[in-house]
Amino acid sequence: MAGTGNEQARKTAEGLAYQTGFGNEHSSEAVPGALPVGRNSPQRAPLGLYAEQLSGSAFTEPRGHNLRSWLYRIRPSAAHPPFVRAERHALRSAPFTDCTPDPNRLRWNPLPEPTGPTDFLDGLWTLGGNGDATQRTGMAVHLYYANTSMERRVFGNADGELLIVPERGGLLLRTELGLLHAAPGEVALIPRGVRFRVELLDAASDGQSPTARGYVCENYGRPFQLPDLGPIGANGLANARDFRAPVAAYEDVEGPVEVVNKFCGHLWTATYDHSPLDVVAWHGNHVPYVYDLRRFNVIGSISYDHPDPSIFTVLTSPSDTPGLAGVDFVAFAPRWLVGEDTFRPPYFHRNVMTEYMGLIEGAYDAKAEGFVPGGGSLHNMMSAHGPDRETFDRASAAELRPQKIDDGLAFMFETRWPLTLTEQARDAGHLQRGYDDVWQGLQRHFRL
Ligand SMILES: O=C(O)Cc1cc(O)ccc1O
Ligand SMILES: [Fe+2]
Repeated sequence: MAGTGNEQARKTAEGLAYQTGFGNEHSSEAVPGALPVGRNSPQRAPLGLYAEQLSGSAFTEPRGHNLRSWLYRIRPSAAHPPFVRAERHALRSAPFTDCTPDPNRLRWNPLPEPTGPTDFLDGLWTLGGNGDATQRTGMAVHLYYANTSMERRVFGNADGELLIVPERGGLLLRTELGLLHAAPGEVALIPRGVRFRVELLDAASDGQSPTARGYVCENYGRPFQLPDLGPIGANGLANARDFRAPVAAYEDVEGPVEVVNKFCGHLWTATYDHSPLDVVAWHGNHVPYVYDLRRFNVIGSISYDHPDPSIFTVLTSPSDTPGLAGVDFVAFAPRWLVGEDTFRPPYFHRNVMTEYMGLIEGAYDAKAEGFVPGGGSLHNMMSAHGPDRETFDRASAAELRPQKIDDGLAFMFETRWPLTLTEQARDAGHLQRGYDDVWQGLQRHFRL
């Protein structure tokens, strides 16, 4: 294999080079002179490369939403044999029609460990979702549990972008546009159509067992963007400069490579005679990125009351209705609580939006127990939830000194449509029975 820096990248994933900024027009070349100057599609691209545009938006969308990258590659993507249908294991896509939408509060323990060798793609297990992949609306919640790297295998998703939230084990993402490293506490986004391979960092490099698990939000709708800040001002929440895009890195690999393509909910496979991760230079704004949630600038109440969790929005996929997201990605990062005469944990509520929550580490301030790292909870549209009994009793009596919440990292995929489960999620052995009980025994305190 020839290439640029890939062997070194394997050894020092944390030391990868990146370009910074959200939504930028980035450019990168792995070989000097590979990127054409002054035009996208010269009569002959430099170094005998093929020029190819990858569009993430319609050509005519407003400039502020227009997404595309120009790739300069050893072979054009068009040079491939036919795709044939492939086994999709536990991966499912919208529309989700197997189960009746369920108004009950539901909670799961972590996925069981895979029994045999399982890579990221085979380890994807769909919990449920909404919308329709063929209509480019809605989202799906997947979890993954992998114990091997993808070998001579590449994945691309035509159905939407993938927001990967590692909970255990670092991932090395080898994408068409270069390499990203995503560890627990960071999130990675693979844009629609961008091909990539997931490698697990070996035990020697991160000191843990070479397993990886976490969550994926598949967004069929408008690509994630940073939320507007309104009166917050020009800075805050996830700052654009903290997003990291890769630099060009290519594989010059001849020989069979399996390319798996998710298209309208099904997996299709073709065996290429070369690696499609052969982009030597690129420029554009349809790019993968990583973001470290610990960089999130948490804004909150410094007077009274618990603010709505929209204040914790990292990324939002807008709909056609202003302020109404197809899906928001929300992080509950370490922060101070100082509210006076305030019930400080999340309040009791019923929400028209649907909330899927996961836990990356530690604990979450609304749940004393049962909500564990790698697990998840679903509070569907209008279902009543909030602090469990233990949390309510404790927080109602707590002395209201300034308090640092720094013992956990939770997140939420919040979506405008109810979420319908897959059969495997409804029938899972790791679905907790009796989740409702956490709200049992909330005493009546009413007195005249
Ligand atoms: O249900 C949850 O724990 C998520 C949540 C957190 C919060 O601070 C306020 C409302 C809300 O839905
Ligand atoms: Fe909630």
